[in-house]
Amino acid sequence: MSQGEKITVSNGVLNVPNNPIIPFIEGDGTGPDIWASASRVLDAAVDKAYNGEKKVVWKEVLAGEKAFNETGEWLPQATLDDINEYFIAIKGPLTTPVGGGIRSLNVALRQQLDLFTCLRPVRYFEGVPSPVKRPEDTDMVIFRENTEDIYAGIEYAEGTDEVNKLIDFLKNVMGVKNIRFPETSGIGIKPVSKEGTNRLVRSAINYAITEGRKSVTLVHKGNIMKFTEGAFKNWGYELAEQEFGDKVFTWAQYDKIKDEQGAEAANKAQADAEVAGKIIIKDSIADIFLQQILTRPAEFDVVATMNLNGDYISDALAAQVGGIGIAPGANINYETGHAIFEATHGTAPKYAGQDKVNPSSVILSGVLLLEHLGWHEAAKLVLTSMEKTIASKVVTYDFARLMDGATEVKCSEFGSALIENM
Ligand SMILES: NC(=O)C1=CN([C@@H]2O[C@H](COP(=O)(O)OP(=O)(O)OC[C@H]3O[C@@H](n4cnc5c(N)ncnc54)[C@H](OP(=O)(O)O)[C@@H]3O)[C@@H](O)[C@H]2O)C=CC1
Ligand SMILES: O=C(O)CCC(=O)C(=O)O
Ligand SMILES: [Mg+2]
Repeated sequence: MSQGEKITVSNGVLNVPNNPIIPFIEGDGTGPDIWASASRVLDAAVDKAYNGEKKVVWKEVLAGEKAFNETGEWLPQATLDDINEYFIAIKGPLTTPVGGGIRSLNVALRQQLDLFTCLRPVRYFEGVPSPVKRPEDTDMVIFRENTEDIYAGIEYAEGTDEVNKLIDFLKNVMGVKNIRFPETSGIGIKPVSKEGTNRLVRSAINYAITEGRKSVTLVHKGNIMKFTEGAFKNWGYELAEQEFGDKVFTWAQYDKIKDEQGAEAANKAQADAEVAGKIIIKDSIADIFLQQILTRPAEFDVVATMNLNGDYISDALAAQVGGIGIAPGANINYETGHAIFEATHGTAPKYAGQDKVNPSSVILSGVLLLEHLGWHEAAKLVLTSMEKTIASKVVTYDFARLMDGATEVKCSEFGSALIENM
């Protein structure tokens, strides 16, 4: 048992042994505290759910500061090879310096393993303190494109030969006239492709159908960035209609009916589609979207968007249901079966080594992992215990500071409370 066996994939389906080897990256900053607490909780849930018949065999792989200190490399090839080989991994947060230094290892992992979806479900747990009046109305699942966009890291620093060449090309070959202050500009490039959009939107619609969701909203700033974000919207609608046919009803179809037959006919077509259980594919421009998820969250369900928008939207939505301490996620390639589960938050460096922060985001990322393995009984045990523990007001500092009568516990103690309440 302690040796473990490999997860395999055949015809896109995971074959999970009772003792799967799953690589983990501990993470920087608060990562070690969180992982220690989270792994204990996940192990206890699996043990209890299956009476010891199933067990995850965790295999540490290195990335970030620990990797650099031990190997001289920030992201060793062996780590990528292991995750490739074992298919499923989980990680703590990794530090990325601002304005210089190494590029994001988190982004590198997503790009190098081609984990094209960043899946971030956002739901409310009863009793969690929230800044909004009806936090239970927020129940969305973000599908964030994970490999493209301005986030891909193609950018050139002010004053370098590269940026000078690029500015010269833009001005003198492409006829660009509107670079203000060209001598002192840094330049970033924003690639958004049809293939990248299609595989992300396809995954989002498949998810909506499988999970019985009502709508998929394509979020973009396509009025301003027409050929990247605007194209994302157009490709998304095209794919929905071409690949999903009568399982969906799109706002592009609504507009066509409206133009040809008037608004009443278009409204009726959408209402009929809703009654028939079709997934409504709609879109929203990113700025108004950020207002409406706060004022009318119940109108949104699955959200498909590009990399940077998805990053901002994830943290904004997390705030509505209690903050970044309870915001799980997964980076998934739905075609190859590879996935790395990780929290939405970062390393929270000011709390490093204090055994203080909320481990719930990584624990709930672990719940997503258990569900992904098909180990639903263990996943349910963790969820039920978390609901019970929060309802009893035993919480970490982030919730305690916003709750009356809470018992503030450490990161490790919260893990112990979850295990006791299973
Ligand atoms: N996927 C990844 O690995 C990610 C890595 N990062 C990296 O992390 C580093 C720090 O980023 P930063 O922007 O400060 O964002 P962080 O998410 O690390 O922290 C910001 C604040 O969020 C709160 N917070 C974060 N995690 C928790 C938790 N587990 N429990 C409770 N509260 C929490 C704390 O708020 P408060 O101060 O109010 O208590 C904290 O000060 C950067 O290098 C960044 O690049 C960032 C995001 C994702
Ligand atoms: O890679 C990083 O350091 C930040 C990434 C991030 O904020 C995210 O993916 O949500
Ligand atoms: Mg982020």
